[in-house]
Amino acid sequence: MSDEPLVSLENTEVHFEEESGLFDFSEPDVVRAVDGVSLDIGEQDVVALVGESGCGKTTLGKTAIGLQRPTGGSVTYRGQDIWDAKDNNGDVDIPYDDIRRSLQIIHQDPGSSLNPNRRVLGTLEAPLKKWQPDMSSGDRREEIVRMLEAVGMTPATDYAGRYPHQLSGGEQQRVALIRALLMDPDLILADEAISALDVSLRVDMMDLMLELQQQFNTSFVFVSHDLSNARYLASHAGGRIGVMYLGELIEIGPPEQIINDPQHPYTKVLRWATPDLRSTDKAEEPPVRKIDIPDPKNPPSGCRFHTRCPEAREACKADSPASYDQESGHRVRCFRADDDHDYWSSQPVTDDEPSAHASDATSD
Ligand SMILES: Nc1ncnc2c1ncn2[C@@H]1O[C@H](COP(=O)(O)OP(=O)(O)OP(=O)(O)O)[C@@H](O)[C@H]1O
Repeated sequence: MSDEPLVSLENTEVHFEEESGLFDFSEPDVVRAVDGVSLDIGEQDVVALVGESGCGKTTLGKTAIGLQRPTGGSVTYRGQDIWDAKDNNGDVDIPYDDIRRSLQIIHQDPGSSLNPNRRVLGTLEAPLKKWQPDMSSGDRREEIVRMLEAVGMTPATDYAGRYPHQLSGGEQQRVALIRALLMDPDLILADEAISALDVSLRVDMMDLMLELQQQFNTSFVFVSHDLSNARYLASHAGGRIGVMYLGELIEIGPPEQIINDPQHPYTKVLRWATPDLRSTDKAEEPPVRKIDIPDPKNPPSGCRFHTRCPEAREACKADSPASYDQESGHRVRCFRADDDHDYWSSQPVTDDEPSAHASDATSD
């Protein structure tokens, strides 16, 4: 078996230019949704991405599955640059259609991703007709019934005849999951796939996804607001938790290390903010100097967390930390991981002066 990752992001960035008004001739604002992210996703791998709203989790996930074109860096599938395949650029070893089929998504709100006028059978037949055109209609139906049974939707023939409005939210999400699995994908992006469900159904849905991940040997990227859900998914699958802050992947590693021994001060904030995980951290106030999240159009210079970080020193304002390797695939972007860094001899940041921002630092 090759050691080549299934999907590899190398220094990937996605910057969105915000539309300016018709008579607005000023430079458009740029949202740095993803900035300088490197990440390898392996076979049967599970990565749960967490972070505050707007930090770039969905954009990073969509970039990893080739739904979002990066504005910098690269994204490869089994060594093939996805966007070169799409543009037919150079020698293409894996056609774009094959890549698209292999990288699937399940959306947050299955209700809006299922056609309300199509019965479950029709919805599930479509991907099989497209990707396995030689399959007979009898075999197709058999496969669909088998999948409905696998996700606990029995009697399957009854469910196959229903419209989306005749299904609960959890059942709709299961249909969306089957639709993705019928493509025989290598990787599924589950974008907040459980947050629309009742709290009581979330663990069941997570268990089902974990079971199917094993059964179908599929890799998953889960996007979640909730660190305890991320922990559940990543620890049951032997995967990793990736923590994002203002477009950057600031820490990634095995769930128990991220939860019990977080190295990045921002990961400690997320843990503090997660009631289920608060037992290890009884502080009443969050471990930040400021609550406000900076504007992603004008992120702070240096380490993006320095404006809120209780550990920030002058060195953090100037340079963006590299990604430091810890044990067991644990990586962190914080100077505190480097015993020899100038950070240790620089002065703690005080809040008396306005903080520098990246755009200030880059403009003359
Ligand atoms: N198509 C787009 N055009 C312009 N800006 C965008 C676009 N998509 C996302 N953004 C911006 O990029 C940033 C990251 O968005 P993204 O949806 O990836 O974050 P997120 O962490 O998934 O957020 P949430 O948890 O709220 O879904 C946000 O500031 C968002 O407004």
